[in-house]
Amino acid sequence: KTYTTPDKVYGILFKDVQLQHVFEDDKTFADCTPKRSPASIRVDYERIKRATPSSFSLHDFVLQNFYLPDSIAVTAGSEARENIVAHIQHLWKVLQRDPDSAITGSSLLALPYHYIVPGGRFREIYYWDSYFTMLGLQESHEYTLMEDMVNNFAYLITTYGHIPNGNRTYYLSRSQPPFFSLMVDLLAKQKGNVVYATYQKALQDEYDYWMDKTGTTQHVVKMPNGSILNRFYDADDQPRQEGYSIDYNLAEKLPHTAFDTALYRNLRTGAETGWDFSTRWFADNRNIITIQTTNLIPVDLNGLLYHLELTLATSYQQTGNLAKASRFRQLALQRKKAINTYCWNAAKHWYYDYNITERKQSSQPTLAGITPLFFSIAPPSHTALIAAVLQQRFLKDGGLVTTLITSGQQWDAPNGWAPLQWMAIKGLINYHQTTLAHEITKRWITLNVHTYQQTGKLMEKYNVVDIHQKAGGGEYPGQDGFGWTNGVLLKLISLYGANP
Ligand SMILES: OC[C@H]1O[C@H](O[C@H]2O[C@H](CO)[C@@H](O)[C@H](O)[C@H]2O)[C@H](O)[C@@H](O)[C@@H]1O
Repeated sequence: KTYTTPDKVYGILFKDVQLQHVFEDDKTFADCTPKRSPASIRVDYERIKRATPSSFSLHDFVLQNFYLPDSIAVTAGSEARENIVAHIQHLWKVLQRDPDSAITGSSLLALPYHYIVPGGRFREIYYWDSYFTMLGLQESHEYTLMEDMVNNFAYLITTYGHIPNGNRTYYLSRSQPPFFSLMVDLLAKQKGNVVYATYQKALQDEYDYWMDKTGTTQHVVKMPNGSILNRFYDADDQPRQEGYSIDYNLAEKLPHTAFDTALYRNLRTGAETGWDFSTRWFADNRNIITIQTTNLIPVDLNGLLYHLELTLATSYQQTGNLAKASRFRQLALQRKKAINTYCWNAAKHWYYDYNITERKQSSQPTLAGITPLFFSIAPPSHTALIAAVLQQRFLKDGGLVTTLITSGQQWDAPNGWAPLQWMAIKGLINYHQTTLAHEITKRWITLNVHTYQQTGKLMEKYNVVDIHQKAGGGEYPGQDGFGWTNGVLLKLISLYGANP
């Protein structure tokens, strides 16, 4: 399928709107829908601007020619604040989208089935968010909706060759943490093992995208010992359209001679990791200008691909292709070995990302280091050591902190995020570390419920260090809604109750 991004559709108008800050948030114009043909808007823009240079208002021109996107905000009234579970069940309806019809000039990629969006400025489906949202849909018995979401992702793979960051044309140059195989697992709990055959082609195509079967995605890295691991890599090296002025202005800070479009690619790739942004990706652990995402082998990404390999083995076993099943089991084993070779740090008792340029582990411990427990990659002998680091360094009053550095970026201290709490809690449960799993759950649920009772909102992220402060940082104000927070909370409440 062919597609055109907003910068191509609107040309100089797009650049002018973004760099003149017609809207506070660059994502607003990227999500606008034209009131008439994009070509005629472009022509008129050039003409009117030239004819009336002194009285021309770009702001008015945009309002005359575009419908602005909605922002989804819901504040529960005082009665609803008594029952957070009932409120989340209600929110599924607010966050649900019907199948789309394509609109000329809009950046939305039309999806054929219903789906849930995160909320706030995030008015489209997001790849990795959806897995955590589905954990809650399952608890709410919304099985058809779960299946619809999986079918949308299978459709995106068939149509575009991969699952983009979200269903926007400007998200097509990258993916996001590949949770599709975990979604299939979740669906199998409802529909039985037949789903491994149903989605076999989609799983294989997703794998081929990440393993660069077309020779264009550059996600694959040959490690010094010859083993294969993966990295994130956005295909484009221009400013992100949804953060155009931010990326452009960041690059402007560099002396002309030091600028390289690799900066833009690394920013975009940062968005592909889902951790946009975090000092995890910064060479100096502080400043975004040193971002080097493509140099890193992320431990969590490789855990996800290990899971995808095992899921493909299950799928081929199911359909009687025993040779392929055995091949994928072997690939998974090789990946597990490589993760333990390159990412485990025996002195620090933690899993780290690996820097391929420096040929050594990254210096910064992050909460991604817990994911080998979630994917059952760590040998049991590491468990107590990892749990001790988690408890001593990452456990805060409101749950687990993302990194140990307070940087002003949203995927750093003092913020905690629902997907990471879940992966840590489930990882600990996998390895029978139930006391710590319970303690994290207790702190996280208490913070979510307390914030909800105070504000009527479920937030995208939380300040887990100072539980009386709002989460901040990053390039947009804190959003509420919120898909993955709701999903993880319902799942945790189903395991531990609302007052654990
Ligand atoms: O507009 C800035 C960035 O926003 C998204 O990232 C954040 O929200 C997503 C939806 O909840 C979430 O998946 C991601 O982990 C968050 O950091 C978007 O995914 C980015 O591509 C975008 O540049």
